[in-house]
Amino acid sequence: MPYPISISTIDTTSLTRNEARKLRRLELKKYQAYEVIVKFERTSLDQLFSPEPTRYLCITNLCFGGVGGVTTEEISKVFNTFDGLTGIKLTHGKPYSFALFNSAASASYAREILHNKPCELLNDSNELTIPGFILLEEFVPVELEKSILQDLYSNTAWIPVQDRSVLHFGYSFNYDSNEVGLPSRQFPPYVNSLLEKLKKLYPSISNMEQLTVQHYPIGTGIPPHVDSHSSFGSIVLAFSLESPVVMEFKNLQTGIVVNIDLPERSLLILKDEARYAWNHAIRARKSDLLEDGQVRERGQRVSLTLRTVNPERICHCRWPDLCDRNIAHLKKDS
Ligand SMILES: O=C(O)CCC(=O)C(=O)O
Ligand SMILES: [Fe+2]
Repeated sequence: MPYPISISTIDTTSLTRNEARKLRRLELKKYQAYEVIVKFERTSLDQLFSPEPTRYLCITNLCFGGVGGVTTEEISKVFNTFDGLTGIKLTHGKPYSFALFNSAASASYAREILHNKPCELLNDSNELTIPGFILLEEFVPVELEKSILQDLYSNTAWIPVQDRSVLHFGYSFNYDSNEVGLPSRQFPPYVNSLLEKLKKLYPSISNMEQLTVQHYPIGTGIPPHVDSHSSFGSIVLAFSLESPVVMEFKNLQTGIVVNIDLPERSLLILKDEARYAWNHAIRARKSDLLEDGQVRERGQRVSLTLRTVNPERICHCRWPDLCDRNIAHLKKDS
């Protein structure tokens, strides 16, 4: 497949090592973006891109809607600074978008300024962090993961919830009333050993009281929600097993969306703002778009979510405007 530039043929002799490294990285990203577009559109690059300037610019490597991706507002902020912009067209489920101009000349001007260069206005977006979000990778050893999955798959108490299945340990949970029930089955011993390992890293972490195990067949997810404030305590833990998945977080006050890849065998800790002021979701789809523009097929996934239970079923969080103690309908929906 002919690519406009071959990485190995770039002349870097007049550049410093750092400059050459940056240039090679840029070319690699461009190469990957071309590959992704060709894969999606199932035709060659010369069929896709006009050799003459047109009114349309294709925007790639922004990973819109993907991990580390930018938002519509951020794309608009960059292109609104150019005369002649008539719109931004986002594609659904494809890792590229388009900027539309009123003339080929204004599109060419924007291309000249932006093409092949890092964009100052977007630089921060990749470093966006969520206060209270902690991801511990490789937390569950490979062999332990295998035996946990074996144990869970042989359990006969799975119950269907929407298009996934769940198992409860410790306190039960009623999905209709969104309320915690009575203590039922004890935690499996491997969960206690994982929690002991966590306690060594975070000694102040409370003893978890409720465990929900969920099995997600390929293509399924969990709708956006905040784990019930009134029912559960200030820390939520989630282990990911068998497959990675991209989880979407949305700030309930600003609307900012951040996609984060949860690797297989990782432990996610949500506290403070990440726990209370952002919702989280796993979109029901068969693949995830990653930060490097690659599309990763999903596999079936098992998660273990652990929480403490609020003794008086009343939340005392620092987000009264977002809390179900003040907003009655959240009691049911969250
Ligand atoms: O599957 C996961 O990792 C998270 C599940 C979740 O958000 C929940 O049970 O509240
Ligand atoms: Fe949740």
